[in-house]
Amino acid sequence: MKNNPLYIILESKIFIEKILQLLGTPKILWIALSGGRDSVCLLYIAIKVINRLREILSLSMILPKIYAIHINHHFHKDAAKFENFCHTLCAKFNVPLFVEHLHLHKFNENIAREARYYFFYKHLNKNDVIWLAHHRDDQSETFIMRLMRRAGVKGLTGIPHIRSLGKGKLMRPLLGVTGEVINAYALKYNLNWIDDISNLYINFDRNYVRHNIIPYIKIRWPDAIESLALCVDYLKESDNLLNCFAKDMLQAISNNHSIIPIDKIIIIENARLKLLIRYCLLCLKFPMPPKKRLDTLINQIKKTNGSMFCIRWENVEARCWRRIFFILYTKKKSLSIFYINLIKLQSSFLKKMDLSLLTIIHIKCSEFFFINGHKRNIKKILQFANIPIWERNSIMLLFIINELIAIIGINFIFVSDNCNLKKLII
Ligand SMILES: Nc1ncnc2c1ncn2[C@@H]1O[C@H](COP(=O)(O)OP(=O)(O)OP(=O)(O)O)[C@@H](O)[C@H]1O
Repeated sequence: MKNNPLYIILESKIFIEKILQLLGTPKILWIALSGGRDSVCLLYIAIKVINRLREILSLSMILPKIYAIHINHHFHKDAAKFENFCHTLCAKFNVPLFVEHLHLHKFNENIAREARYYFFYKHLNKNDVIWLAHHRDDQSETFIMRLMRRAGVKGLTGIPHIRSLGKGKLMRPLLGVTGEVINAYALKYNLNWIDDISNLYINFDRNYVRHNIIPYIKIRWPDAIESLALCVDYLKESDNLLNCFAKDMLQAISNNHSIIPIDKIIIIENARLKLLIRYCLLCLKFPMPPKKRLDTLINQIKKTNGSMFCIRWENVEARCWRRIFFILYTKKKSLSIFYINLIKLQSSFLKKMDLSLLTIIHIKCSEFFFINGHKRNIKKILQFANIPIWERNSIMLLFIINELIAIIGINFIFVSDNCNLKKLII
C-alpha cells in the first residue's frame, strides 16, 4: 500500500501547474485544517506548492505566507484532541495556526458549517485565498444526496471549485482527485492525522451514502466516482448558461432582484418565469420554494392579473402589491447572513458588542437592510458605523428607498419597530 503509485497524481506537473494557476499570488494562503486526513494532506501540499513557487518566481517576488485555521466546535468529545493535534502539526511545519471557538447550545451540523464559513470569511483579507480539502468522493456523495432530495440542475452542480468569500477567494484544489489518491499520498509521506469517529455514524446522510451506497455502485461500475463527478461538471456548464439567460431576462425588466413591475412578468411563459424567480432568489441568497409552492406562485401571478397576493415559504414572502412584485425576507435568517451583514457594519466594534442584544436581521434586500431588534442597540451600532437611520413603519418606504437607490445609489438602513409586513400593508 505504501508504494501505491496513485499518490503521484498529486505530484504531477499538471496538478501542480493547475493549482498554481488558480492560486495566483495571494498575500496569505489559508488552510482550513480540521486535523483529519484530507486537510492534513492539503497543508502538506500547500507547503510543497509554495516551495515550488519559490523555485519558479524571481527573488524579488513576494511569496504567499501559509496560515492555518482550525475551528473548535466544542461539541465532539475529542474536540480538544483535534485542536491540540493541529497546534502540534503547525508548530512542526512552522505554520501559524489560528483557532476559533464555537459554542452552540445544541450541535447542529448546518449551523456549525455556516459558522465555520463565517470564521473563514472573517479572517480573509483582500486577495487572500483559503483552501478547503473537499475531494471527488465528497462531490459524488453530495450529488447522490441531492438527487435524493430531488434537486434540480442548480442543486446537482454540487460543490464549487472556486468562489469568492468576503474579500478573498475560497478554493478546493483537491476536488479533482479521489479520497483514494489522498490516502495514498498520506501513506507515502507518513503523515499523521486524527480519524473522526463520527464519520462512521451511518445515521448521517453523507456517511450512509459513503458506506452503504457508493461501495455497492462501485462493484458494478468501478469508475462511479469519476462518472458522477463528470456529470456534475456537465451540469455546472448548463447551470451557468441558465443563469446568464435569467440575468438577461431580469435586466430587461428591472434593476432590482426583489422589486419587479408585475406587468412585466405576467407575460413571461411559465418555465422562464420559474427560472427568473429562482435566479432572483439565488442572487438574494433566499431559500428556494418547494416545487408546489413555486407552481402556486406562478399560478397566482397569472391568475390575479396584478391584484394583491402573498405566497410564503420558509421565511420568504413573494407578494404583489400595487402592481409591484416583491420578494421579501420576513423573519430570522441563518447564522451566516446574520453575522455577515452585521460584520459589514463595523467588525471591530461588533466584536465588543454583545450580539445577543440584537434579535434579528429582519429582511435583507439587495441594497438595503431591515433590522429588527431593540432600537437602542441597533441605533448604537448604526451611529457608530455612520449609517443614516430612517425610522418609519410604512411599506411606502420601500418605494421611496427603491427610488432613492436608483437615483443616487445610496445605502441606508430602515429600522422598524413592527416588522410584520402584512400589518404594514393593510
Ligand atoms: N473544524 C474545522 N476547522 C477547520 N477546517 C475545517 C473544519 N472542519 C472541516 N474543515 C474544512 O472543510 C473541509 C471539509 O470538511 P468535511 O468535514 O466535509 O471533511 P472531512 O472529511 O472531515 O475532511 P478532513 O479529512 O480534512 O477532516 C475539510 O477538509 C477542511 O478543509
